[in-house]
Amino acid sequence: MEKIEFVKVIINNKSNRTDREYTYGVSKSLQEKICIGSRVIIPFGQGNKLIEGYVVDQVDKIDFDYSKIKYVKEIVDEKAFVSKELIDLCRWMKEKYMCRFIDAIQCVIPTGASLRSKKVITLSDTFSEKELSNYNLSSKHMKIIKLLLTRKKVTDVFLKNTFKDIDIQPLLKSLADKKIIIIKTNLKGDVNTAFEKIIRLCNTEEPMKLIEKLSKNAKKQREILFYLAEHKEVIWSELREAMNISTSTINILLKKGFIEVDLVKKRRKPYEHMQIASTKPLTLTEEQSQAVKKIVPYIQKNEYSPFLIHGVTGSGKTEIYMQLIDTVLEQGKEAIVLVPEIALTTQMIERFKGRFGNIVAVLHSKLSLGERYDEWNRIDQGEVKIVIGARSAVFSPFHNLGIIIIDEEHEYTYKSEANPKYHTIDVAKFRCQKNNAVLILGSATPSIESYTNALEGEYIKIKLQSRFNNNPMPHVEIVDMRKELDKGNKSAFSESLYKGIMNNLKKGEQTILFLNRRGYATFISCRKCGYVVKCPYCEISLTYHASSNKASCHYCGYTKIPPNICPDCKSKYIKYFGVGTEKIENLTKKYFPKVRVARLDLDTTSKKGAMDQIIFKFRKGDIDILIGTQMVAKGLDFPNVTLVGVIAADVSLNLPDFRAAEKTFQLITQVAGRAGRGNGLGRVIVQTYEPEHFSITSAQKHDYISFYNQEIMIRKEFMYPPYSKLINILFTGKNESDLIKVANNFANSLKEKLLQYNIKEVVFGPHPAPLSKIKEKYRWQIIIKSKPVDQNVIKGIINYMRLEKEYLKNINISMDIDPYSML
Ligand SMILES: Nc1ncnc2c1ncn2[C@@H]1O[C@H](COP(=O)(O)OP(=O)(O)OP(=O)(O)O)[C@@H](O)[C@H]1O
Ligand SMILES: [Zn+2]
Ligand SMILES: [Zn+2]
Repeated sequence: MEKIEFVKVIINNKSNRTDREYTYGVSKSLQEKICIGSRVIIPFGQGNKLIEGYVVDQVDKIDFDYSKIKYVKEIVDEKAFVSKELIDLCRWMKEKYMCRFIDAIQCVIPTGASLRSKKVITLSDTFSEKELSNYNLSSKHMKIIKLLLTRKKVTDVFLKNTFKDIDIQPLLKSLADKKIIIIKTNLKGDVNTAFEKIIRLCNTEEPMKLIEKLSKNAKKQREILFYLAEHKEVIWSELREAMNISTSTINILLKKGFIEVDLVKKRRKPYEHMQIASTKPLTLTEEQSQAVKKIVPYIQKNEYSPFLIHGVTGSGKTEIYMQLIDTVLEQGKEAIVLVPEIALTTQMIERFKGRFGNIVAVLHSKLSLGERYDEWNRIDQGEVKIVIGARSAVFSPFHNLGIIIIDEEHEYTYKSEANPKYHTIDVAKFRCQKNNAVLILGSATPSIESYTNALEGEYIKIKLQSRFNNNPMPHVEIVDMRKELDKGNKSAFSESLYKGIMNNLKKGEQTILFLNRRGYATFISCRKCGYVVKCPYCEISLTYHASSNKASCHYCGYTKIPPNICPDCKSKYIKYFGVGTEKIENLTKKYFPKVRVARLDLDTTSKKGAMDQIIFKFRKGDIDILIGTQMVAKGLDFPNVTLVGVIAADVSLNLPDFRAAEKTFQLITQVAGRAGRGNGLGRVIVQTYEPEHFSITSAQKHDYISFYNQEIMIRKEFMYPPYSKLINILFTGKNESDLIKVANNFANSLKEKLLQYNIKEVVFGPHPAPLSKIKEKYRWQIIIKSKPVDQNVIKGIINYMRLEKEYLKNINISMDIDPYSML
């Protein structure tokens, strides 16, 4: 193997100024082992503080003085921590999304794996307790020493937490100066490999002979030996549980030399205890079979090929995915399957574990750090072949990727809202290209962009027009809520919906009620003077939650008890307006007493496992009516649901967003698609104040094409994506006048520079963002709306501008390339 003498390293540090590749030398002893993707410890800065870094490149020569070069101190892991493919991906993300290199690297490593420096403090060898009095120490010093005498080793973090109001740094320094303690800086991650104790009999003698040696009274010990003789090796915690024994009993056996204890690496496996029946591939319908036949040759050809499967709700896309993966596995390759919502992972995991068993791993943010770390390792080590997960699972560290499947590809959750603001489809495309893999985008309601790409030939389009059982699509009725008002019905339930639910209950069939707004009332205001209760930190009205009797901010979490009297005019006419899911739950219970009702939204699913429990009960038939936000709207497969009610279709229609119509069409079509999947016919009732809107009327007819044709004309007319490219530059800071100054300067010099390239009239703003203040920080934005061909030039200029000037501190500038939401 060639020897690597110099490497380029990205350091793990969140500053813009250190966002560059630093060159380090590699000493002889490390040259064989180091490679791109290695995690290293390096001395950095003037003090040569040791920090973590990632090798992103290797070089033969350096163009500066050899004597000035610093050397890599240590390689952290046995193998490369990140593959070269993923390092290349990070480099591409940095360019594409204008983020820091390290931000991209954080995406491809498991959360909590980054090493941070921690100080470990021990007593020095020369220190003797007897001489303590000679040192002339304060009582605070003594506290630390006493702690060290009992605990031997502590970290600075531990000390800080123990002595909350004492500044420990100077104390530690003086103790170290006096050579009483030793301070070592260690780099440590937040998660560690878990170990577990394994117990087995010593091999030396036959088990029965061992047992004979025990005295008659040692009943427990005898039982343990019998148990071990039978089970060979057992995990300590399981043994303890199975036999109800104490550590001391085990220790006695250890001392006698009858048993031995081993530490083995433990993998924390989420969903391990889920009971899943195993399944065989289903006989495909004609349409499904056509789809599989079309794609399989591309998997075998080993060539990047992207597909858009446009299949109506209930057409059986999942079965197609699974049969495609069969081929991928035959090729010795691996598969990533992405779902847009954690609520959907359980159903997907059930289906995939049922079919593929133990080779399925799971990655999403509701797992513990340790579970995620272990799943990541199982993927990296090739212990599994399939990953099911949310957005971030697109970064799964497979080494021989054969397919990435993005289910419900139109979902906004595939766009990251945190830095780097990547889109999962872009990342998946990049990885599939590099791996000669197949990319599958599946949806009943493809995004306008994806469908346009398919029409233009970038994706191969596959259509599924009927449900797997040839069930008709559900019948959709639109209810004009203005007419309900005329009739004198002020309730959130139209007459039609009320009767529909009644009828369904009588038949013993299930109902889903959908409203994309959680809470009880969406704003609280004074009827006399119009005062609205708002979050003091965000420019947003507070939502009332009846179960806790609190008004809360859905952006920063601030809560308070709502006022009885208007703080402005002192009137008593404080009223609650706007209906949320919690209110619908209350009303449902009121109108339909004794009916089993449950609610699925962020508020009812914050506890681990709560979501699965609700879904499980509903599937089992223990719930008659399920009320929920978009969590219930997509992908879930409940055969006994025959009625879906959309409480207010206008919620998404009225958003200040060019995608409002698209979102509305998707939501209605998707939630309607939950009805009539089993034997019964499905029925959908959509309540709205805008019954003529084309997003609602096309959803009524299940007519995607008609929706697409109308929407794409509007996009063209107003130059919105896919006819243009957008960049949203967001400025945030606590001082609004500084913020405006910086944003204005930025916009002006951007306009000026773009003129040199003859790019005009593409910079809009700065103006306050629709959410103009969050968590005490003001938000202003510049929107750049350009021809697609110009975007790279514009990005180049912005990048240059960012490096050229030191902008005011305390003002953060963040880039969103191809933003999904402009809020
Ligand atoms: N060939 C088949 N034979 C029998 N049952 C099938 C077949 N294909 C699919 N199904 C069943 O049809 C139901 C719906 O399938 P699936 O959930 O994959 O639909 P989908 O296309 O993903 O719909 P949506 O877009 O609404 O999520 C599932 O219960 C599945 O088991
Ligand atoms: Zn008032
Ligand atoms: Zn707030």
